Formats: sequence, structure tokens, C-alpha cells
Amino acid sequence: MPIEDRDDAYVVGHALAKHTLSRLRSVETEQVGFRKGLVKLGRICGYEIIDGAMETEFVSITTPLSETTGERVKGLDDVVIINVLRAATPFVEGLLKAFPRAKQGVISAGRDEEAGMNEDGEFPITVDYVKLPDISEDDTVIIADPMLATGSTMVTVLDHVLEDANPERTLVLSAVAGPPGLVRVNEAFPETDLLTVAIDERLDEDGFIVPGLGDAGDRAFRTT
Ligand SMILES: O=P(O)(O)OC[C@H]1O[C@H](OP(=O)(O)OP(=O)(O)O)[C@H](O)[C@@H]1O
Ligand SMILES: O=c1cc[nH]c(=O)[nH]1
Ligand SMILES: [Mg+2]
Repeated sequence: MPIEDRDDAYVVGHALAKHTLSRLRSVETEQVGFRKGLVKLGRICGYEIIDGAMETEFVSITTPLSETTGERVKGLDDVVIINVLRAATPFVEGLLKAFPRAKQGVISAGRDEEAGMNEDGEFPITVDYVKLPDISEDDTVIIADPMLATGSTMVTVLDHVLEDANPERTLVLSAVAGPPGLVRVNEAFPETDLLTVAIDERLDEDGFIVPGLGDAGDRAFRTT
């Protein structure tokens, strides 16, 4: 199934993506299964991005027997993947199976859970480390973070990534998105495309996505 265009996001409709996300959601899936699931989901999403958002071109090929025409994906070398530490790490490992030659950037950005959500539904975000590659005007930038909840983290990340860059396309890839995060990122960065595997119902009073899958970082890294 292709990527579906909803009003506020594109949704990955691949059956294996939904299957894998359902395993991730289950409270019975422990650390190793959870981490492997995020890797697998990243790989599937990467293939879906190629299938749904990238063009192919015809190329001449010589097989051991004859000349023929084949197809290659255009722009595979012009991809930048940004890992939002920490929960995106296994997700990015999977994405790299689809884009093995991507340039990579890392941003450590986290919600200040102790401060909590303010009355506008935003978290203060602490940014500890930013290391980005050069981003050119031909590049497709994929910012990976499995959870898009209030959008506070992603807006901060996009501020950093797009501060000095004007890539051809910017994609925010999540596994699960909450409606407030989609609205916030769309308002702040209307040119950015949001792609997710599921759009969930709501956020709870602590800013967690419901039904969601809990705290992705804690589940993947076995912290509490
Ligand atoms: O949309 P938001 O409300 O900003 O929430 C989403 C953020 O929360 C999680 O990270 P967290 O701050 O828990 O850091 P971690 O990856 O280190 O656990 C998640 O990986 C996102 O980065
Ligand atoms: O539900 C949520 C919200 C933010 N971060 C998570 O890991 N899970
Ligand atoms: Mg976390």
C-alpha cells in the first residue's frame, strides 16, 4: 500500500509497518524486541520513502548475456539523516539499510520532564549536542524520531537543522504522532513534510501519546 496523504501528515500504509508498530506498542515487548522492532520499522519506512517520494531513471546495463535497460533511484546519495538522540538511534539504524550512503547528523534534544508541559502544551527542550553535515540544496533531509508528541522537540530540532540550510526537501519521520505535535510542526514549518506510521488519538496530561507505546527511549535503552 502506498504512502497515504492525510490532511496533516503522510501515513505509511505498509502492512509490515503496522504489524511491527503493533508489536512495539505491546507492553509485553521487552527491550531487545523493542529495539529490533524500531530497527525494522526504520528499514520499512526507508523503503517506503524511496518508493513514494523518490524518482527513478532508466539506465543502460550490460548483463553477462546482453544489453538491457534497468532503473535506478535518483538522488540516493543526496540524503541526510538526522538522529534525534536518543530514541531515534535504533530507528536510524534501520533507515540506514535503505540509505546506506546518507550523510548523518546528530542532535541531542530532550524534553525537560520535570518542568512539565506549560499551558500551551509545550515542553522546555534541552539541547546538549549538535553535529550536522553540510546540507546542500539538492539534499533530502530525513529527521528521524520515533515519537512526535507535543512537537516541542521537533520544532527545536528543525530550528537547528534549517538555520543555515535550504534543502530540496525536509521530511520528519516518526513511528507514532500525536495530533498536537502535527499541528505545531506544520504551523512552524509548513514546507516540511510529516511522515508517520500512526496518528494516535491524544496526549495525556504528562504529554505522552495515547495509546502510543510509552517512553520510547526508556524502552529501547532499559532506563526508567
Ligand atoms: O514531541 P515532544 O513532546 O517533544 O516529545 C517527543 C520527544 O520525546 C522523546 O524523547 P525524550 O525527551 O524522552 O528523550 P530520550 O529519547 O532521550 O528518551 C522522543 O524521542 C522525542 O524526541
Ligand atoms: O509518548 C511519548 C511522548 C514522548 N516521548 C515518548 O517516548 N513517548
Ligand atoms: Mg524518553
